[in-house]
Amino acid sequence: MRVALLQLTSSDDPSENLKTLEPMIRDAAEGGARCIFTPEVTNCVSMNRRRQLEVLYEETDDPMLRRVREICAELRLWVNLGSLALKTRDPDGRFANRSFVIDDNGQIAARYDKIHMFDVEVTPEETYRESDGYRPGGVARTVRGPCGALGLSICYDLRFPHLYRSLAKSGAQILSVPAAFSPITGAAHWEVLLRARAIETGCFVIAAAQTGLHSSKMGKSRRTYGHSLVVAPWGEILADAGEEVGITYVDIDLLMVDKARRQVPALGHDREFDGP
Ligand SMILES: O=C(O)CNC(=O)[C@H](CS)NC(=O)CCC(=O)C(=O)O
Repeated sequence: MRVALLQLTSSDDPSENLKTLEPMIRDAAEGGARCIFTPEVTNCVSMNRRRQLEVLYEETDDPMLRRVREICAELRLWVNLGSLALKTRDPDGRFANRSFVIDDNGQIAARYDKIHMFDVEVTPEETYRESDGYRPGGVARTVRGPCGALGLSICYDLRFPHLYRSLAKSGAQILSVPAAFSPITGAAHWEVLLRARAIETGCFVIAAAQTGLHSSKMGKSRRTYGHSLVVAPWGEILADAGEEVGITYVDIDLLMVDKARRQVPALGHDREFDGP
């Protein structure tokens, strides 16, 4: 089963981002991908709430979601939109950071709202308060797709291993980790955390990432780490997209999941314990 990861440099202009996305999805389908993965906030990279209020939509009206659903039905393929930033009816006006799995009929097979919020001071100059702008979710989600059972997560979730263990125990064979990682934490932690999640769970890890310098019409521009990665269940890196925008193809063989789990069946060896 061939999958494709799209590595993007989304701006804070959703209509421009859709213009970039559509031909890339068509190219990836042309290249044989049956399932396509896009990064976190594919529709809009912005840390400016005023800008987001201007350009974002609720789920029911979002043009990127609507268009990608049409393309999925037309080309008979699945897309995991890593996430969309969306308006919600939340009383405090916060957005949702929501991942979608769209099936080959254009139907929404699953949605997942990012659970863990990136409220982190990476350096004094680079601080994030994601929970100011986004309402965290509280429900984990695994969904059956064409390339096996897919466990959903987003970016900073990567640092909470119990989420992935629970996805794997609920049947996930592939873990999706769409991201917009910061360059500093990315260089230090991205690869080792993704490989650890794969090894611990015996799952493939598919991590489509934002990359480079994101231009913005309002507010300050932002840099992300790139290096979209696919990791096999035994821990080998099958693909690394580097820092360029583009499409990365990987052929997934689910027998590798069974093989890794037979060799080291740790996923079935959890024990209850007291303390500490
Ligand atoms: O705000 C948006 O537009 C979309 N959300 C993000 O980009 C989020 C919150 S700022 N980024 C991360 O979670 C990076 C995590 C990270 O870099 C780490 O865990 O080290």
